[in-house]
Amino acid sequence: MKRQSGFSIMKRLLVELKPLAPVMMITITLGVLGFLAAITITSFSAVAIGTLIGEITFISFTGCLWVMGICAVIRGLLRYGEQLSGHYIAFKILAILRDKIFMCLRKLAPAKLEGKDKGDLIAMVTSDIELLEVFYAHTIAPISIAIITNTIITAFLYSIHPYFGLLGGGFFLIVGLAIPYFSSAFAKEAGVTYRKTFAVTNQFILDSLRGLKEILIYKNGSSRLQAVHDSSKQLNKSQERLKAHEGLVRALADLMIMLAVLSCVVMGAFVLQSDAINFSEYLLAIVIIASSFGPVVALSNLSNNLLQTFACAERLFDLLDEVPQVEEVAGKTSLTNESIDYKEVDFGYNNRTETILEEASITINKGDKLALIGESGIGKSTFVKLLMRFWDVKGGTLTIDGKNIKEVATSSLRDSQTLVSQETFLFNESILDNIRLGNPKASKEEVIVAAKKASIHDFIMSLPHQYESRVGELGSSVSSGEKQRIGLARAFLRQSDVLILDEPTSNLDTLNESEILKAIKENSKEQTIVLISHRKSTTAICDKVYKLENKKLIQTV
Ligand SMILES: Nc1ncnc2c1ncn2[C@@H]1O[C@H](COP(=O)(O)OP(=O)(O)OP(=O)(O)O)[C@@H](O)[C@H]1O
Repeated sequence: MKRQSGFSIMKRLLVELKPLAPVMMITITLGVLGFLAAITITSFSAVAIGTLIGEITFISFTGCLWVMGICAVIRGLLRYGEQLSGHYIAFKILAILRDKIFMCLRKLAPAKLEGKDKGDLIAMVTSDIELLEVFYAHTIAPISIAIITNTIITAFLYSIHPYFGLLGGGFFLIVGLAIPYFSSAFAKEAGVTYRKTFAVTNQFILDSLRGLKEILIYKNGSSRLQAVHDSSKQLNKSQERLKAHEGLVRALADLMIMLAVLSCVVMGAFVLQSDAINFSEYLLAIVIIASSFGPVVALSNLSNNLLQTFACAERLFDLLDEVPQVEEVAGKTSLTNESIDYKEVDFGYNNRTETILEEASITINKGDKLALIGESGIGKSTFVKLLMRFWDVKGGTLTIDGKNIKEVATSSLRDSQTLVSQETFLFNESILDNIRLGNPKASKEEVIVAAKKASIHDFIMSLPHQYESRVGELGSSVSSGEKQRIGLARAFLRQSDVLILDEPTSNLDTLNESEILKAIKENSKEQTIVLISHRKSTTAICDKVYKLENKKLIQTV
């Protein structure tokens, strides 16, 4: 994927900020006033000395103490207000972005998500988004605050003597602009590498946890552990580069501040000797220079975090820019599923040269019970993925009730189909909610009827909390057969026109299989069934059997 420039990433991040611009203005105003209050405190210590030596008369020594005290209280309040509004903006935007990412994942699913690392996606929706907080709470406001505050201070120094203004302005630019600019160009790659390594490590650990059983059985533990060590080492290495860079930036910024103060002392001494300023003004200029780097130091410190933030934002924007494999069709289409027609359909996956279907035709009428058999990997699941429009046909047409599937509203298509696959996924929620996934509006009574039809009611009643038992509490104690029956109860609850069964009993023994097939046969009399299976025993509930061979569908029964 084409790399986005730092500028275009920043521009897109700023666009997200638009709805919260007024709150941002408040944050910046509070920040500027807060820094000015802080600088006023130290400056008035110089003014106080000026009053003692008689050079300053517009205020008394006690007056100076009052000003300093009041500014100290105001500074605290302003800082609190700035942090509060800054973080309000940041977390509000993170919520908006999270929403966008989930919407995007929903659009990309399932075709575009098939090839993506799940660990990478988890890293994106959790830590990557979280890091954007750095940009919204600790970048935009500090940049604006530094520009405004340090311009005011430069102007004030200039009013004491132009040399102080030039000196202050020059060093502010070095610390706030030159150091972050050159250092970020230097370490940009390190930020991107760190985020990528972080995602890879995440994926690897997730994979290792998922495959724990296989690792143990095949005695793969020590080599896997070594691989985890290597992966963590890699991560540490890329973090070390970032930290080394951070240390260098801090050291450089500190060095520049010290040089600025030293230069002010030396240059000021010459100006003082020329009688262009008095001692109090000399002292005031030194105190102001020494105490006014706060806003610009914040800028040089953020360059490091910002690198990671931009790397995360780039990954997120890449995902948001991804075009779904199939465009969703909005609105509603009335479907009765009287007939489903594959007419000379061609299909192959984009990343494969081999095609799966070539001029394949078949008509499925309402109420048909159709079985699809064929060798493993021949394309049976692909055939039903086209019917569910996870992918679009490449040639020929696929129509439902005479309407091209590409023009059928996606939500109407989903409403009219139900899928029970090889392995039912159970969410870590109650059994009741897991079945209710088939029809979120169903009452508990309806769920129970569906569970009885799927012969899983008695099992559920034997659980400690019956329908309220959480899947997590049951651990791995739910067998494959029980899971499949819960999946079937979901499907019965849905009562859609078309029931797609992709090897629903392939993981089960013959007893479990016959029970499930019996339940399907008895409860799907009106429905169209498309059943994929390897086993002859499974296809027995169907009245038509098609074989997928040579990229075409051939009727065998
Ligand atoms: N998203 C994808 N991208 C690229 N190739 C894919 C994708 N999904 C499946 N394939 C490939 O397409 C071919 C057909 O796969 P499919 O799952 O449809 O076969 P199948 O007949 O259902 O297999 P099985 O009986 O083993 O489940 C296989 O070679 C598979 O590797």
